[in-house]
Amino acid sequence: MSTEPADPTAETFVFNTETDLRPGQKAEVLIQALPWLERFAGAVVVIKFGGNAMIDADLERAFAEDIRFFRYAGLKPVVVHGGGPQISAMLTRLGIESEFRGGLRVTTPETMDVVRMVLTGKVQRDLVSRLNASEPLAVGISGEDGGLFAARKRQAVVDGEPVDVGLVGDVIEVHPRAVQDLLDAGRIPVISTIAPDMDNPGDVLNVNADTAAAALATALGAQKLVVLTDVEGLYANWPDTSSLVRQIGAERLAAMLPTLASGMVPKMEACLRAVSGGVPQAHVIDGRQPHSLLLEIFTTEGVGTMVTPTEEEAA
Ligand SMILES: Nc1ncnc2c1ncn2[C@@H]1O[C@H](COP(=O)(O)OP(=O)(O)O)[C@@H](O)[C@H]1O
Ligand SMILES: CC(=O)N[C@@H](CCC(=O)OP(=O)(O)O)C(=O)O
Repeated sequence: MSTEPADPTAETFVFNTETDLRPGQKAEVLIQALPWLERFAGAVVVIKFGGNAMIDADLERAFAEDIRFFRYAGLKPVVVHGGGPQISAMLTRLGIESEFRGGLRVTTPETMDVVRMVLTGKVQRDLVSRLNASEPLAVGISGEDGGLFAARKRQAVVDGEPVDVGLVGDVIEVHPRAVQDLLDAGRIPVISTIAPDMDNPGDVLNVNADTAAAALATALGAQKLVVLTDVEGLYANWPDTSSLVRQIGAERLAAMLPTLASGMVPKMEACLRAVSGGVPQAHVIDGRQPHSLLLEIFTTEGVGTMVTPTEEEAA
């Protein structure tokens, strides 16, 4: 069966009473979006794209549509992309072993070369080309371009013990001018998260994309940070999927952080960092659901987990 929307102007168009919305219902859906269109007109929204959604062509197409929708609805989307699965696949092809500690890839100089090639040379190129399929508004840059990020080696802590994760960086400074220039020109910035090492000029560090997205959202004064992943959101009792947390304030999240497992750690740390840095709302949503991004921004219910600075605001 075709997934193309029916063309009501086509001679063969037949109204399907079971699946098609009636005109009144269609109008209602559009009108429901009005308060959100008003609220977010001109707002910068930083979107972290990664996980499973990035390795499924249909989901990537739906993501590209949502980003274009935002752009034409008057928002200013900024895309920060991941690519962990693609990096791992390339390392395997090259016969290089890699492991994660506390949700971060242990990065040797050899691994760093592969991370840089895959993120900026492949994943970003593919995403920019997908976003530009209908109109060439997307421009890809890396954290190295225009001095966007300056990072410092990160000391990870796993089970209370310090762990050396190698060339992994934490963003210390953001100089968002390059991104701002693109936004001012009506473009859609697409950013890969390689950052210059501020202590060792000429070297670069591997920055987790969730962490980098949070730092950028804060520096840009974004209205929202939205992190797409491969689960519905944050579960209070992982892996019990009936324990989805719909809303949480920063204090409660900070208390929950030490109990979280691997991949969720950088994501929830990122949300915490964003709301602590002045971003009013940060969200973790299900990138496996087509158009979850659109539903998060333009519906009253939203989707996934919303993090706010205080519990009151989450009530
Ligand atoms: N409390 C939790 N709630 C939700 N997911 C969790 C939790 N703890 C660990 N996870 C794991 O975190 C994963 C998401 O992190 P990750 O695989 O790094 O995502 P991505 O590739 O989207 O960046 C989930 O698929 C799940 O396996
Ligand atoms: C330090 C660190 O772990 N860096 C990540 C960077 C890519 C990333 O964050 O990709 P996802 O968002 O798809 O996981 C890595 O090497 O996999």
